[in-house]
Amino acid sequence: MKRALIACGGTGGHLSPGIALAEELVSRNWECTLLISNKQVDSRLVKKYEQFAYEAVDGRAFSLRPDRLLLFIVSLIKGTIRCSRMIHDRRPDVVIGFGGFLSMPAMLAGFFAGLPTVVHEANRVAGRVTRIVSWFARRIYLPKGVSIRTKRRSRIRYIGMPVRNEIKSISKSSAKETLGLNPAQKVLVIMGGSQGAEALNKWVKASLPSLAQKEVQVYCLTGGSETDGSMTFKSPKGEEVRSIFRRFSHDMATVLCAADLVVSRSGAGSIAEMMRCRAPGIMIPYPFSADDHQVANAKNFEMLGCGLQMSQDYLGDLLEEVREVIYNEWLLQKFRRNLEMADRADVQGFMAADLERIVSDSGFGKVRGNRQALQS
Ligand SMILES: CC(=O)N[C@H]1[C@@H](OP(=O)(O)OP(=O)(O)OC[C@H]2O[C@@H](n3ccc(=O)[nH]c3=O)[C@H](O)[C@@H]2O)O[C@H](CO)[C@@H](O)[C@@H]1O
Repeated sequence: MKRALIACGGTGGHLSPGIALAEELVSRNWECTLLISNKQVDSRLVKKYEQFAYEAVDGRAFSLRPDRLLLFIVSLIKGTIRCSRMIHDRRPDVVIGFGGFLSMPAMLAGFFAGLPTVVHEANRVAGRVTRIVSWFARRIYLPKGVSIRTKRRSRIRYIGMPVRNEIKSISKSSAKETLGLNPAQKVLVIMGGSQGAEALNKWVKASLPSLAQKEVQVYCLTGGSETDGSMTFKSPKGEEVRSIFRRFSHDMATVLCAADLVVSRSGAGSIAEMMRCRAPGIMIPYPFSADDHQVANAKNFEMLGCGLQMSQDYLGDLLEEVREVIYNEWLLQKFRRNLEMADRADVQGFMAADLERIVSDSGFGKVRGNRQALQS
């Protein structure tokens, strides 16, 4: 039996593809340990996936502020020591990093132990971890069209984002009913990635009466610690129009399939799942994402014809945009067709087959293998 250590915690955008890959590897008789953080977002998401082994590690994001840089270095050293012990105890055949602050110590520990290490980049701009570990990683998975400065181009494979098995397209009307919404009315889903988006939550709360006027129901994933709740408005025709607020959903397929339109942050995980569920969207990039990667993600989504993008600076125009798009059946149909074409099926199947090859190729002597990999 082969074993994998998958470093994927810190945000839903890293954890979800890690879970998707673990699902595939386990179906191929691998044993997987997922390295996660102690953050609430990780514990929420893994609740449903008790079949995997988890190890929680503390970590800190990189920062150039001297006090934070020092804390980062200390936590990197501690994390690498912890991961080295884990590797000694669990004896994985490969270490996989999905970016974020937990990948670095795991990949370093894997490298020092002479194991093959691979890194997956989800975003349209390669993150810091991907750029750094690319000098020793045996494989670098990048989205098509994304480049990285490395002399070892032969190690790059262009693939999309692994999506969890449970994220599947289901009928819109039954999805609406499951959420407690009226299947005869439009549904606007608002979400801000795994931790919510305050700006989008505020926008939708202020827009509820205007949306209800047009008989648009709202399902908002608020993230954070707000309480769940719902509200009912009356439309000019006297119809009841519901708005539901939830902190977190454990059934994203139903939420996305119920949506006639989504207003969302442009995290790579949300985008991949919207493609899988054929949910068109207006993407509002998080304005402070590293290297503006959410802007690049949103631009690509729009370029593929899957929806639109809008800067958070123009939230004042969003209501008008939503009202126009959500009743434009021709446009929505076009978006849905493009979402279907953009959906990269079975990314985890490709990755798992590639990992099996990497592991069997490196079986001749792990430390020697890493030395050769560095020299090539
Ligand atoms: C603020 C920030 O920098 N966010 C980054 C983070 O995404 P972040 O975690 O914010 O968001 P993503 O959109 O990538 O993924 C969200 C994931 O959480 C799940 N989910 C979300 C809400 C919910 O109620 N239930 C639930 O299960 C979704 O199904 C999805 O799998 O990592 C992504 C992948 O590197 C990046 O593209 C994002 O830019």
